[in-house]
Amino acid sequence: MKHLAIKNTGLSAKGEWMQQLLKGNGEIPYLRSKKGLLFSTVTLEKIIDEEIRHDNFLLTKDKSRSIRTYSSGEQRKALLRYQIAQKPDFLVLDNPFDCLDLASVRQLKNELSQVARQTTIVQLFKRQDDILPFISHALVMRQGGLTKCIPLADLGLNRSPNQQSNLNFDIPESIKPFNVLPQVLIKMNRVCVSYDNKIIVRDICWEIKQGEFWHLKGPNGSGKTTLLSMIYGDNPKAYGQDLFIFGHKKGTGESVWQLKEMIGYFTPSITDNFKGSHSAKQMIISGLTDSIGLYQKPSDRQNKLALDWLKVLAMEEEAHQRFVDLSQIKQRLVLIARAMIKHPPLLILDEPSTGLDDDSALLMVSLIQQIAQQSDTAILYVSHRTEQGLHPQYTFELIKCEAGFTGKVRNPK
Ligand SMILES: Nc1ncnc2c1ncn2[C@@H]1O[C@H](COP(=O)(O)OP(=O)(O)OP(=O)(O)O)[C@@H](O)[C@H]1O
Repeated sequence: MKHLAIKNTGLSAKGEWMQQLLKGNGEIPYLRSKKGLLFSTVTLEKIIDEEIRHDNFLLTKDKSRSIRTYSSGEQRKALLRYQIAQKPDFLVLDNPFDCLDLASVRQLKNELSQVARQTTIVQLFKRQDDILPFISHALVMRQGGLTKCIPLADLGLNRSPNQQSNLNFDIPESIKPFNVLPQVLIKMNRVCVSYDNKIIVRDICWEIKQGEFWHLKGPNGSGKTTLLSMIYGDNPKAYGQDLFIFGHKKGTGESVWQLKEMIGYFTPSITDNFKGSHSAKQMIISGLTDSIGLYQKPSDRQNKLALDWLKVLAMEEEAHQRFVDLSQIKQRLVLIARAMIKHPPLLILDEPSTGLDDDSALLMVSLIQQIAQQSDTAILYVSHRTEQGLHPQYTFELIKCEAGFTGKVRNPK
């Protein structure tokens, strides 16, 4: 059986090419008249929508709990198990390892090796390391959607990604510095969270000080998003705990919105919130007002600041291009610049490199490293992947304990 890889440089999971392939009318000759299933975020979103609209719980055994309350890794594992049980003729996997912890990636690779004995696998990949070991051939997309099938070895992989990033300028200073803040920005003391009497995290003791660069990691479902939502969001579980944000006990003093003004935040899914016709430059300026777009004429100073950021991103020429028309990596760089333009005391980057290819991830890593080196902003970076070239000072790792997960501070190697 021939299993295929396709380097995914913009092939839309919702697009016509994919829809025809799944129906058995596609361009791959031996998959014609066969029925396929697509494992992707798009499918997950459809299933979640179906659950909301029709109470149809496809992925969860327990009807009292929505798939929406599962962690992102748990959702993806549930979807794959469900699809494998359908026994499709072929399975298209769109970046299957995004959001999965390392142990789950290993386990999934083993499971997929078993599945591949009876089912053809078509893997859309962005990262070379993700290619499944049993994949023998690659499909090369040509203009007009025509495809050519070649042995994987001829795809020109194993070339290390472009080591040279073209970020050559220092990041600009902020216009207006923040008021004096305590040295310890975030303080958690024996923080515990449970849902339905099930302990998720316990005895979390953690301090993030000004200017520090942290990597938060832990297996799927270990509570990373939960901890972030206690800092940045309005998770009611945060109240009444020994949790201080910028010197205030959470739930007293500053409102969630006031706190958000002091925190820069980026996660890839927020890109979908920005659908207007704003330019790249306007998007960056909107970080000064925390608005989704820009609704007031910017001052000369604000314009200059945004242009300086675009220079850092090597995107001066795209200043007036519509944000929505930019490439995926350029949209992400712009949104990180937008989150950073005020030099907030804390910048949260939640799985920022999900779905990027190797070269794009390297570019993003260069920007994050530059922010870490050239600003006093503390960075909280959450990811399962260890990115080449990224050097957080500390790691806060969630590890399994007898009930739930607890945290351990690990200093760099
Ligand atoms: N509202 C809820 N009700 C019940 N359980 C919940 C709820 N919200 C989260 N959980 C559970 O809490 C645990 C921690 O979830 P969280 O999203 O914080 O994990 P995570 O470390 O971010 O995972 P991932 O790496 O997969 O994104 C998971 O087991 C999740 O299923």
